Amino acid sequence: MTFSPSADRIQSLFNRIAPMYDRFNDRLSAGAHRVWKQMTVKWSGAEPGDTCLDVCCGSGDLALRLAEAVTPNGRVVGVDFSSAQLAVARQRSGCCYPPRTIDWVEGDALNLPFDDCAFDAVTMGYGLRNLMDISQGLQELHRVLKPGKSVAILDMHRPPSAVMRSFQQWYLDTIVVPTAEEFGLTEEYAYIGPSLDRFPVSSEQVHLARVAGFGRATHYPIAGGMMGVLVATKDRS
Ligand SMILES: C/C(=C\Cc1cc(O)c2ccccc2c1O)CCC[C@H](C)CCC[C@H](C)CCCC(C)C
Ligand SMILES: C[S@@+](CC[C@H](N)C(=O)[O-])C[C@H]1O[C@@H](n2cnc3c(N)ncnc32)[C@H](O)[C@@H]1O
Repeated sequence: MTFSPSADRIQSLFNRIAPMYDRFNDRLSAGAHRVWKQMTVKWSGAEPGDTCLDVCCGSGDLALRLAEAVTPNGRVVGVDFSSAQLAVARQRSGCCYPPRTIDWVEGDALNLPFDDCAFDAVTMGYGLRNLMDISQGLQELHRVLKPGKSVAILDMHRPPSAVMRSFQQWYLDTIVVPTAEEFGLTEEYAYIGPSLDRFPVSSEQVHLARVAGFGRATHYPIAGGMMGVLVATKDRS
């Protein structure tokens, strides 16, 4: 059965997979997602003492890394519309030592509950592809950033190389979906392939970021182009 996305269906998909989400990411990426998230934090330009935002924070993996980068005296807010993912995030940050200052907020990436120019750096991990309106999402990221500051957006990407594209599709069909099937999550993980087909490629992402108002935007391919980080900077004036 084909999964036709709507905001409600995406929200319930991420609620359903919340208990397995972190274990699956570790297993299906052989731990590599941790390195990709660390690169995203670095490229966001977050520094000690900064006030930062992680949009579509899910179970909090990227927000926890961001919190490490702003220590000491920094502050991180994680926002997501899945209450089940946020419950995992709250539990994880409660167990952290030393403790991390993170506020977990239930909210919509397309209508962020924050003032204009509120954050020194913003990150997003595997969120943009799931938004119903990517341009609106980018405009919201631009709005909440302080002038001169950057957002770093990590997501999967269809590689330009035919060989890498075939490998990526083979991996999704042969490893990812059958693994999810064992846990009754076939439909949820089968959604990744079609969502990637619809997702703008690197040059289109850069164009959308410029149209959303960012003065500079670069897309950095990682994992042979199967992943990428879009780094976009808001002009100073
Ligand atoms: C952390 C990762 C993905 C998060 C993620 C994003 C989504 O949009 C989903 C949608 C629906 C269900 C789940 C997710 C979801 O977990 C990235 C790693 C996990 C991927 C499932 C694995 C993808 C692997 C690459 C195609 C190939 C990587 C090869 C590897 C280096 C061995
Ligand atoms: C693939 S998960 C990524 C979670 C986390 N950033 C990570 O890297 O592990 C995507 C997250 O985006 C959230 N999401 C999707 N659309 C959203 C929206 N419009 N507003 C807020 N959160 C959204 C989902 O609830 C989900 O937790």
